Amino acid sequence: MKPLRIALTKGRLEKDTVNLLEQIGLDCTQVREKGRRLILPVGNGEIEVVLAKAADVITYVENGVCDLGVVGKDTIMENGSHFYEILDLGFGRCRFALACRKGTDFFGGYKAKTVASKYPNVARQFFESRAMDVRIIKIEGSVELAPLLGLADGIVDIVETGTTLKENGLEVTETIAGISARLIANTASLKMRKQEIEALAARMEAQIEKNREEKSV
Ligand SMILES: Nc1ncnc2c1ncn2[C@@H]1O[C@H](COP(=O)(O)OP(=O)(O)OP(=O)(O)O)[C@@H](O)[C@H]1O
Ligand SMILES: O=P(O)(O)OC[C@H]1O[C@H](OP(=O)(O)OP(=O)(O)O)[C@H](O)[C@@H]1O
Repeated sequence: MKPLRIALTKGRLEKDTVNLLEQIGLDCTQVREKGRRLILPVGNGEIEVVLAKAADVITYVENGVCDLGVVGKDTIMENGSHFYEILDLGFGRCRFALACRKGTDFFGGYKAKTVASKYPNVARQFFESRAMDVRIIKIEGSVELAPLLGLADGIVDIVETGTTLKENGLEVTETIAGISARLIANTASLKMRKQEIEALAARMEAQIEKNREEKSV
């Protein structure tokens, strides 16, 4: 039987994902000692981990070269979803927010507004839901710069602790949506390998619940 292939988002979500896999009893030694390798066996070789950039996790799962993926809800909201979202993993918690320079009134006045974001689709949908005609400019990172440099009236970005906003004289105007890491599945894999996938997801879900209970004690 081919191993079940899971694409993991490299970077911020990586550590919590590997911890969860280990907690459910899968040996992740090779992932921990990966060096520059990108495809690694976990457990007894029944699962294969693929390390990828967030948006690419979705591409690999949608195209069926990976059966499962671990990716932030932010990436799902920005890139659409031709796959099943099967579990909220509970880590990687942050939120999408509209933020502006401290003391400014984004919704006031009649002048058309400009917003910068690394997530233009999320930003567009937010303003469409408000029936507001807002110009969106795509920025690749450190989006907080855009209002400081006078390029935009506000930003739509991820806020976790709020430190980046605070240290740059910005503040949250409105929270748009909560974000956490999700387990996603390719639609065909979920039919063909239903038992394996559901068994793995159930083990993860039980562990997440256990972790939550231990945290609240
Ligand atoms: N403070 C945060 N900033 C950004 N993402 C966060 C934060 N906290 C949790 N996350 C989650 O972690 C995921 C991965 O973020 P990470 O910064 O590692 O990759 P990225 O957004 O692709 O950035 P880069 O292009 O710098 O690699 C995000 O998609 C999001 O779901
Ligand atoms: O609320 P905080 O805890 O300060 O975290 C939020 C910051 O972290 C992310 O940036 P990241 O470090 O991923 O860099 P980037 O801006 O280049 O994407 C995000 O885009 C914010 O800038």
